[in-house]
Amino acid sequence: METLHFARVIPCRTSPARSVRAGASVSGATGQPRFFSCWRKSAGAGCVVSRRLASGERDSGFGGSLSKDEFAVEDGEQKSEGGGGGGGGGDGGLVLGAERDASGSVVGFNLIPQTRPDYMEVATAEGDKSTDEIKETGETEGEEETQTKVSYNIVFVTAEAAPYSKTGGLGDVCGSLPIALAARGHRVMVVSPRYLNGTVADERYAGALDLDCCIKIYCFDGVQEVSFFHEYRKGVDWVFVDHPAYHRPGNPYGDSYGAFGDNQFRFTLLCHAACEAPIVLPLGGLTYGENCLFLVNDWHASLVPVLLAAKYHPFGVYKDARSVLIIHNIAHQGVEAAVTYKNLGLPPQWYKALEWVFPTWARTHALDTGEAVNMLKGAIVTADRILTVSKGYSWEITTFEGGYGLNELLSSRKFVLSGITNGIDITEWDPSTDEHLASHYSVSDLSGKVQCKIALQKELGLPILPNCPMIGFIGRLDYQKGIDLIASAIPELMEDDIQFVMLGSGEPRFEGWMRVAESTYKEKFRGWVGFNVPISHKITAGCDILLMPSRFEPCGLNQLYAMRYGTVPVVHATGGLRDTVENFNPYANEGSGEGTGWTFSPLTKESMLVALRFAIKTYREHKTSWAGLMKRGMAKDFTWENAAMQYEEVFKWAFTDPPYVR
Ligand SMILES: Nc1ncnc2c1ncn2[C@@H]1O[C@H](COP(=O)(O)OP(=O)(O)O[C@H]2O[C@H](CO)[C@@H](O)[C@H](O)[C@H]2O)[C@@H](O)[C@H]1O
Repeated sequence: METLHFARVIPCRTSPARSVRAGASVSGATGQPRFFSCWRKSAGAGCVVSRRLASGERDSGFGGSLSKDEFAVEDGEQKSEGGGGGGGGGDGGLVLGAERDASGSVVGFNLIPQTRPDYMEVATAEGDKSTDEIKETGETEGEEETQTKVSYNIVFVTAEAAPYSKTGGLGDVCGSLPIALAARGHRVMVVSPRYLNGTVADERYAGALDLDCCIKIYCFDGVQEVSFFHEYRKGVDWVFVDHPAYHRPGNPYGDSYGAFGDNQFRFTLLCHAACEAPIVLPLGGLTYGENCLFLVNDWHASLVPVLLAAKYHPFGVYKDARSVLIIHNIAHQGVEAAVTYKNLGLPPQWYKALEWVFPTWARTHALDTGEAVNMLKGAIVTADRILTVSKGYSWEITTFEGGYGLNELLSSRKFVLSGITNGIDITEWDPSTDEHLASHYSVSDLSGKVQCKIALQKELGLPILPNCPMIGFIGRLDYQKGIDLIASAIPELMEDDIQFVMLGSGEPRFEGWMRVAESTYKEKFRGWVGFNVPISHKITAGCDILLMPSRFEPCGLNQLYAMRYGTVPVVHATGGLRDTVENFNPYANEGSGEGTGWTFSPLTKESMLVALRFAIKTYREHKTSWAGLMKRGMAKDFTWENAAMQYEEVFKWAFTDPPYVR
């Protein structure tokens, strides 16, 4: 039978009542089914593609290719059925699709010939299935061989995605991994908030156009309207959820007064909107459909798998979707008072999924019952698979010390728990082309590195000493990063002829300490308080040693950047740091040495100082060994492509198993 690929729903009405989405949702307060809708903010020019459902049949959505006479196209008052001009069908037919501008962003919807933009050919070849099987032919010694590559419709949900928003490593990962997956033939959408803080940073969203599609979200005892902006860049659909709660001074999570008090509200909105996006947004003329794969990052996105199970599955929607929780940092779990559960837009009977009771010792007063809701826990008990950003960390979070209270729950799901080490963006972080550097260098010609050091010393007002060992630190000033350990070691370190440079922002007590240390050790110490990407590149290139005494580190990116820049890492042997930094052994390989840095343990000032002194001594006295350390680090393959291939394995497992929550 002739089949037709079509956008699942393209609602373009001013009135939500005219929208025809087949999926139903549930009002948080009442538990009553409610049909969600997406409507254009401006009236007119509306057209709706709807599929006629046989009674009792559920809409299979974009995930399947449907017979042409299973749906109708409405255009204004006119309605034409089947394969004619409206429905398209067969080669050269018409489908309802998006009109795009030069950047690939959607600017309107039109009936278009049944051909698609180039960028969609791979992802939707061989049928509009979320898990498309693309037949690739190749020849091996004269024989034709057919390989099958599976591609997925992937929806990242994240609080940060660089370059649009970034406060740390989460932004880096969600800015790069989607591009790597898209390059491997998957259709990839990233859903994150459209943060506007009234500064020049707002320009980062300049390329994202309003999709003119609003949805209503029922939560927090009211109805919230959110809309979507979209930019198609580097093969990825970047979708930004817009709501006044994302428009305020500060960073994505807080301002100088601390974390925003309504973060639970802000990220609840994100999760609801992200669940709607694959079925209401006709990106490139085609929705992602129901059979997609949600990659939910950290607690901010953790409501997504719970919503799929509690709000959508009961109405037959997203039955064949899968979700993978990616834990970048288990210390942040999105815990709020139990009474806030009713605000989340979930049916009351799902409370247990998020229920969290603090142990007696962690309660604040005698009447505190310790009852709370925990967003991350919700995802751990509902996601199909769980990933962390290194293998070491995936084990650590199942231990009492590393699990932050979730270790037993995670252990109970250890068969679906795995770790994949993050990659890095090797185009942004490349010492041979980096636009922020005074001089360029590479593994075959290291001479430019010392020029970067001199330039950094000049910029920071330090004495120009090309041979002086220079140690750097970059990162959030947080308990996790072991800043207190650095602070306790600085007086002893400053007795040596070294220079120490720190860049970071975060806890005011550490920011204050950095300022004091700078005025105490004027000739040797610089502490740059703030978030500054160009300076982070200059420190990574200009320093000889990068120090990372993290208490725990799920993966860590700075040690990867450092190795690529020939800067030798000295790290606490934990999580991803232990997985990625190989301890230096000068005697291995018949004296030519092995290893890319130093890993120390236990996490004490003494063992950190021992490792640092070894590094400083090697830098000063064993130039050949030092060059070997630099070159081995620079030669490491930390590309995202490598990581993306491992992610594909996990996707395959997720779809091989039945859905965890049916
Ligand atoms: N003041 C500043 N100015 C400029 N740039 C700054 C900066 N402070 C930090 N950065 C940048 O932010 C990123 C930090 O990444 P990390 O992976 O080291 O830490 P983070 O703890 O945020 O991420 C969490 O998620 C990531 C991603 O999975 C894990 O690698 C990590 O272990 C986990 O804690 C780096 O790109 C770094 O250069």
